[in-house]
Amino acid sequence: MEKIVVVTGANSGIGLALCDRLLSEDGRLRLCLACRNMKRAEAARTALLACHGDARVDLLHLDVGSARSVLSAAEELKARYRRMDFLYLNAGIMPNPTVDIRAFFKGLFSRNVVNMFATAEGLLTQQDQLNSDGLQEVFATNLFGHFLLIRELEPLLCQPGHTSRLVWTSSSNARRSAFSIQDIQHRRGKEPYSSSKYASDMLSMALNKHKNQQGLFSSVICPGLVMTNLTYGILPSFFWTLIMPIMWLVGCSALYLFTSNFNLKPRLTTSPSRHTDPDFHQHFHAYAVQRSRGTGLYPAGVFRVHTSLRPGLRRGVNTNSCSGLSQHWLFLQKPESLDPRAKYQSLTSGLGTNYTEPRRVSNVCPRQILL
Ligand SMILES: NC(=O)C1=CN([C@@H]2O[C@H](COP(=O)(O)OP(=O)(O)OC[C@H]3O[C@@H](n4cnc5c(N)ncnc54)[C@H](OP(=O)(O)O)[C@@H]3O)[C@@H](O)[C@H]2O)C=CC1
Ligand SMILES: CC(C)CCC[C@@H](C)[C@H]1CC[C@H]2C3=C(CC[C@]12C)[C@@]1(C)CCC(=O)C[C@@H]1CC3
Repeated sequence: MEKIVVVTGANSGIGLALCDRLLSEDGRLRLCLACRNMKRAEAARTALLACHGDARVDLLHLDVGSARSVLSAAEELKARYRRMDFLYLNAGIMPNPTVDIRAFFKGLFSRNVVNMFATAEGLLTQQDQLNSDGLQEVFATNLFGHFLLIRELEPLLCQPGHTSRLVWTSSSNARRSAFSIQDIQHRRGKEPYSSSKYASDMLSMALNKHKNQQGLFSSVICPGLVMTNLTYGILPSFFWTLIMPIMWLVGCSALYLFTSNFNLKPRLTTSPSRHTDPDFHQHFHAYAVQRSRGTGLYPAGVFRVHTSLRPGLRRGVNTNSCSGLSQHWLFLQKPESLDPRAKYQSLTSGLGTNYTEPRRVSNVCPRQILL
């Protein structure tokens, strides 16, 4: 039976890489790219079809940051499909990020250095704003929109005798201390991204508690640090190139030998693109770097860069880092074998092997959320 898979935020970065990986895995897949920008979605579809000629790739307009758009997208999905096997809740934003340079240098010489690089704790703040629904944009996009979508899609996701899966793209930046039940949308704080990712971890657990018996299973993944439009929004690409040696040093530090929660998989583009369409370039170069060579997904003139810095002593060319996506790993697992309270992390071993490992979600979850 063909699997029906929907990916939100599929037109770039991790979402697009996931789509490519899933199509390589299962040729009979019916994949739906749910994106807010149809021009970019169309370009992503064209790129995917150039690699997977006979794939079935549908497009759907979905702005997860708008309740209205979510409701109409859910109606459209219910009209198109009779069930849904996988729903990847991947779309996410980190608006106006600021790096605290002083905290960075202070952290660099502290015992917390590995944790700082792995989780960005104390380093990053964002400036949020209200969206047209009157909600904080970060929570609306990273959490509420996806939750509304799940609720609206229950007829497709909770079918008797069939299991369906939800997979949230969370983050190592998710932190309980950034979340407050008194300020659910993080209106008053400066770390809405961290807070929203923690809330999605909690929501996933709550969904497992309430929906497993109806055949719906939810998992949370953490992709590590991946060079995408989101990370290029934090620092420009040349800056990333500059700080790579620091990251490499941290990765090689002795601490890494004793802590296994450090995972940096930066991929960066160093060469300029000769492609003429800036939109195309912006949304494809981050993905193109992850492809091995000369496939149809390379826009002409975009040079692949393949610097893969791994903690654990190896610096080398990583031709298809996406094979380490934990979203893809989860696709291959039976839901009953998964831990409903775990966060599945993409990790790279000292020898350069990509693997996925479950970790307990940060701290114990607040009872209020799970009830
Ligand atoms: N890169 C990293 O190191 C990490 C990323 N993540 C998470 O991974 C996910 C993917 O991000 P990443 O690939 O890095 O970054 P990208 O910016 O490349 O991808 C984000 C995707 O989400 C889409 N999106 C944003 N807002 C909306 C919206 N309102 N409605 C629909 N789609 C939307 C974007 O579409 P558009 O092109 O229109 O903006 C884009 O396709 C995010 O949830 C992010 O938080 C987690 C940990 C680390
Ligand atoms: C010289 C300095 C300005 C260098 C600062 C380095 C930081 C920019 C990065 C160190 C750890 C990174 C990190 C992320 C962003 C960039 C760092 C803060 C994420 C928050 C990106 C998105 C995620 O979901 C998790 C990442 C954790 C690590």
